[in-house]
Amino acid sequence: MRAVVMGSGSWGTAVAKVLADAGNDVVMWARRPELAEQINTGHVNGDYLPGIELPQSLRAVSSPKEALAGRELVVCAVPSQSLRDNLSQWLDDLPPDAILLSLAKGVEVSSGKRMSEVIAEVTEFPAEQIAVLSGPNLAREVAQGQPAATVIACADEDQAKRVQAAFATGYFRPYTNTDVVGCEIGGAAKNVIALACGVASGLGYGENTLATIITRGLAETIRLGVALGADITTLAGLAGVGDLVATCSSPLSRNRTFGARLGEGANLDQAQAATNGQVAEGVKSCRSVRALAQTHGVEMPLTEAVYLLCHEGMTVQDMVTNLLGRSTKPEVYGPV
Ligand SMILES: NC(=O)C1=CN([C@@H]2O[C@H](COP(=O)(O)OP(=O)(O)OC[C@H]3O[C@@H](n4cnc5c(N)ncnc54)[C@H](O)[C@@H]3O)[C@@H](O)[C@H]2O)C=CC1
Ligand SMILES: O=C(CO)COP(=O)(O)O
Repeated sequence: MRAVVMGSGSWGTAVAKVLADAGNDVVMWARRPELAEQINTGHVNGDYLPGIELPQSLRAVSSPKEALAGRELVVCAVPSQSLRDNLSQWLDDLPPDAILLSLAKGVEVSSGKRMSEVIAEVTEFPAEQIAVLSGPNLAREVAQGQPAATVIACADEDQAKRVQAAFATGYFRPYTNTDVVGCEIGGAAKNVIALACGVASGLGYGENTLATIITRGLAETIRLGVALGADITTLAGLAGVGDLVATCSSPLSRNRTFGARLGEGANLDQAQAATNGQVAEGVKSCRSVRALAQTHGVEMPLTEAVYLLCHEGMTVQDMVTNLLGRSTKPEVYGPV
């Protein structure tokens, strides 16, 4: 396919490499001309993926109009809170028949909308032209060519298969799914849970604590997903359990790293600095995921705790005490 990756951060760059390795004609859009120049001449993105050699065929431009011209697949690789603004700026230049593929894992704070909903609202593209990619995909590992799998979700299965074919390489294995809601909720919620795992790790807690947070994090993610119409099997898959385990376990995760710094005693600004200017989506999405849960009457205690920690000044010690002090209950309750 003729593809463009709109955004040259760590995941956008890794995805552009996968698409180029898979034999597609790929161009990247970088906000800063000097980064586009570095990618074109040095075949490296030193700011986000230092030490990774990019394919010679991969070229970057800093004009959105030039980037989008004639592209069949438009990959949106910007943070979830800026996607609406970015899309508005690209709107006049989006090829009308293109598939728009979202990489962002978050829920918009201002509207409570998932990324596919934001794309539909801004572009007025039909559901069969809107897809999402989500799975256990730490950018650096994928860029190194380590084996990994992902999910391409689109309401139209044939369109999902087109995107799947474009992404399939010897090291990156895409699966299709028509459950867009499940994939998006899995991706957004796991960033919040990974932040909580980071806090536990920063406090010096071991594997029992982490396994408990991951498992109870999955339980609350399933409750929210099902309330929003997701298929529970999606959340048992790569975009649910898979991504949750990878992000909660890896020191490469920006969300986990952010939480770990808080657990070690850093304040919010110091924790932000530890992510090297890259986005830790859970910090903002804990607010919108919590709001979605409240709207749908879903209990999400870990998400609530992360929200209180990041936005209401709760201490990590009080966070732990409050979570463990909740009333006891059966393991399985609610709608599932
Ligand atoms: N890095 C990873 O391992 C993975 C990230 N993701 C998701 O992909 C999305 C993008 O993540 P990354 O590429 O890792 O982020 P990043 O922070 O590394 O890069 C973000 C990119 O968006 C660009 N951008 C354009 N407009 C922007 C604006 N108004 N504000 C901020 N940045 C703007 C930045 O210049 C930068 O190139 C996020 O939603 C993230 O959760 C998903 C899977 C893996
Ligand atoms: O989404 C990711 C892995 O699948 C990346 O997680 P972080 O944004 O926490 O680095």
